[in-house]
Amino acid sequence: MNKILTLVLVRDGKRILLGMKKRGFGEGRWNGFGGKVEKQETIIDGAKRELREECGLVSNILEKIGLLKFEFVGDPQLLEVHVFTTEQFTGAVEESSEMRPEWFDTTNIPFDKMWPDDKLWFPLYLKGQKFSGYFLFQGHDNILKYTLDEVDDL
Ligand SMILES: CNc1cc(N2CCOCC2)nc(N)n1
Repeated sequence: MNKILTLVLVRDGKRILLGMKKRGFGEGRWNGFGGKVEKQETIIDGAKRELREECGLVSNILEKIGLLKFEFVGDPQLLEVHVFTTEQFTGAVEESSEMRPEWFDTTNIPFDKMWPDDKLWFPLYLKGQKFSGYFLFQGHDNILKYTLDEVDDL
């Protein structure tokens, strides 16, 4: 059974809000906001909760834009990451125990300090294209193979 996770990308015109993960899975990398989905909540509610917990922003309008599946050699647990984006949010950006948020220009995304898959699917996201991908990782730094498709609906 896949582990269901969320990832929320917050946009403000040309800027994107990313968080530096301070501990745990993906520590030391910039990423969108997200994480586990609890048993009693929907995926989108889990995404909204993680967004608020990790950076203080509240959004009621999340658009589903991608589905990413990750397999790690030697680990039977597949990750299924549901990717959302929002341009409508309230609240003030604040650092959390998990994340140190920072605004980046979309022309200057720090891919060298992000998960290696991001440089592959971000261009689709930035041109407003929905996507679905599968990535086979060896460790946390090396993608052995992947498939990535533009899709019309998710
Ligand atoms: C393995 N490559 C990943 C994983 C990932 N996340 C997993 C943990 O939950 C939040 C999203 N996010 C990105 N950009 N790439």
